[in-house]
Amino acid sequence: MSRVSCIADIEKIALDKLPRNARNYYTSGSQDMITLHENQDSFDRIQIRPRVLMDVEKVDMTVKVLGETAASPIFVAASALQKMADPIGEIGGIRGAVRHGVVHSLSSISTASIEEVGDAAKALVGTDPSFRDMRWFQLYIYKDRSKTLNLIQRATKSGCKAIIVTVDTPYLGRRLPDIREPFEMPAHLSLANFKTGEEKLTDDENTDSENASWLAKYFTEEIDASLTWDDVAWVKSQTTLPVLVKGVLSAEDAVLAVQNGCSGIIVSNHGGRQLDSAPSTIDALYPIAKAVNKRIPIYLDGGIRRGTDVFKAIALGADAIFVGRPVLWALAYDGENGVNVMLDILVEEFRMAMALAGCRSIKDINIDRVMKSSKYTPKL
Ligand SMILES: Cc1cc2nc3c(=O)[nH]c(=O)nc-3n(C[C@H](O)[C@H](O)[C@H](O)COP(=O)(O)O)c2cc1C
Ligand SMILES: CCCCC(=O)C(=O)O
Repeated sequence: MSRVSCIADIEKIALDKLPRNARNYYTSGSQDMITLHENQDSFDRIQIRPRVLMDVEKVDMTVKVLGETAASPIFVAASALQKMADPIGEIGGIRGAVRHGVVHSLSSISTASIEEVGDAAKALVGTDPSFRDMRWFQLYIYKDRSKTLNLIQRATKSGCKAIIVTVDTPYLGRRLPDIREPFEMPAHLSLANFKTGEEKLTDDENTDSENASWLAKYFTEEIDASLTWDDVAWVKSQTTLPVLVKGVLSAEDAVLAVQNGCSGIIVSNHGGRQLDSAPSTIDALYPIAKAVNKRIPIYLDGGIRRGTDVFKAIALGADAIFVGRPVLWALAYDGENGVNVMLDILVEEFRMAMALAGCRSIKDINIDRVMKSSKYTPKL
């Protein structure tokens, strides 16, 4: 095939290559996938208002993030079980992020361990002055707090710069492909952050009852559904690292995140995999940004597939964005090289969007640069 030109090209190749089991797990959203589709469709209903004659020969894409500088606002989201996409798994993602000087987040439920990902980053970071090791760790709070604490301590020890507490997953959303044909963890893979064997579940556990996917069962059995802001305070009390919450969709919760001392929020609906009919993240963003009023940084994920999407998110109040599935497609497309190609494309598209919209730096991208498309008809 000719060269890939956009994320959709990479996705198409990946979907053809991935085994059915992995494809179902990666692509699925919950229930009717209304939110999953809205995440992307909502971006199409926003237009960019360009300004001209702004001298855009040089465009500065750098952003400040928790006291450091990232080369662009295009970060790697935490997603589980990446070795199903390619044997390099999470190591491909961290190497791509280090090379691109951007934040990488690692899932609690990764197939390469915190330490392996840390070692990969440390081995690469000194080899070029533009490389950055900006690892954040995504924490699921387990019912067993000693297990949770172990993850926090290992992330801290290995040099992660922040802890992201995912707060939208008290239970795993109902993903219909996984109910119809329960997901099976390939036998050669394990949940690398846990060595007890208990997390290396086998196929037999898929078969015993309706809805018996091990993913959903794993969540119900292991992950604490009783969390409140007190548990976020507990995480904060156990680490000196900045703590962010991921999965905020309302201004009320965003203000609570500020009041509870969070160092940032990630506006996310978990890629449309949790509450179906939750708003798209780009629609949820602006009221949140107004309520937070720059007191803490706001990040966004969900449906970002093009540089213009990144631009729109920043215009509506995000400090930076994360991409989830594009990383998985990239790994399936061509492993570590795929991640580099994917990030190169997004960065170049974003640079082009900034230049053509007349923005020389990130601070030039503001609410005046976007408008609702005339095709937009609110559904309410
Ligand atoms: C296959 C898959 C696995 C995921 N695993 C996790 C996870 O372990 N922890 C988490 O906080 N979010 C997880 N997410 C959600 C992502 O962090 C992110 O919110 C979402 O993928 C962003 O949407 P996008 O895929 O449209 O970019 C996962 C998403 C996918 C698609
Ligand atoms: C048991 C793994 C769940 C990871 C997750 O967050 C997701 O699939 O969305």
